[in-house]
Amino acid sequence: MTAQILDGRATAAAIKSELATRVQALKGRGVAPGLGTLLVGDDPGSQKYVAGKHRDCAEIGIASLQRELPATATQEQVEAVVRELNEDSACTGYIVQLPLPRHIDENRVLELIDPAKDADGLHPTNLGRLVLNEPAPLPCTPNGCIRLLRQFGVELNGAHVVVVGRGVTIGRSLPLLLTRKSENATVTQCHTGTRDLAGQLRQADIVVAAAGSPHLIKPVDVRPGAAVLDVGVSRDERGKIVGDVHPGVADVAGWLSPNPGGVGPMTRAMLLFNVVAAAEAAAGTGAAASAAR
Ligand SMILES: Nc1nc2c(c(=O)[nH]1)N[C@@H](CN(C=O)c1ccc(C(=O)N[C@@H](CCC(=O)O)C(=O)O)cc1)CN2
Repeated sequence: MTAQILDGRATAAAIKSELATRVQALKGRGVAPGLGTLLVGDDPGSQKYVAGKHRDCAEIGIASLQRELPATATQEQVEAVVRELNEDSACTGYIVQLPLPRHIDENRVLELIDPAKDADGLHPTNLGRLVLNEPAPLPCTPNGCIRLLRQFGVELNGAHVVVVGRGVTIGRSLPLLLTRKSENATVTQCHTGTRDLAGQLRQADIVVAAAGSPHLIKPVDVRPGAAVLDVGVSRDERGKIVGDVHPGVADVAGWLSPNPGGVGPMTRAMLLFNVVAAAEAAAGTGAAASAAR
């Protein structure tokens, strides 16, 4: 069997084209959406992701505000930029690129973001709204995973999804999205404390690998015909991406997201989606709030 490729680049391009139309409509009403980013430090991966986010904005007509601080920045300096973005009316939504340097208290920074400008859906208020089934911006990578599966007709209703990983940007919130009535999946969350990971994986209709552990998921772990999303990113000595999924899984799985080219571009598209939806909601376009769910 050769898995069908879940093409995140093509899917993201279609979403961006639809968002470009919505941005033009907003501008016609005098509303100019603007995405802010705060990057602390010089991690090459993070630099690349942030640059990609600004390229996307330019492509669909969203203004960009780029803020950068050195890796030696203090907690106070980081918080000062967050407060500045909260106040800046040209910035309608923003993100703090993660991870932050180890000496920075990441949670304190996330909690300082104005929930109305939280383009990542990672502020505790917005994560709480997600738990309560209230409208909220959805975390970008989990939402991107679901949009990608839906685009290729992978059935979520009643599916058993095994999520590997418990990080803040994916693992912790993806089960919340998957178990909503609209998705209706059953989720098992695995992590480094899971006793029999292979046994869990073999039960899955859908595997989401977000552990950041190179080639953790082997062909023998995957039930033939299952869908596999490779979300984890590690880098080899030359800086090339190595995913969580062994290449041999393509011969067993029914669907497979490539890495790069799968969930990464979807993460960026979902960020743009959140920025446009927030601008629409602020402009009083009711459809945006429900579309964000
Ligand atoms: N504040 C946030 N920080 C981080 C998030 C997040 O959602 N919010 N997620 C990840 C990184 N990330 C987004 O910021 C991200 C990851 C990957 C891509 C992407 O387009 N990847 C390309 C490959 C790019 C390359 O060659 O390196 C792909 O997969 O094709 C975009 C964004 C952690 N931090």
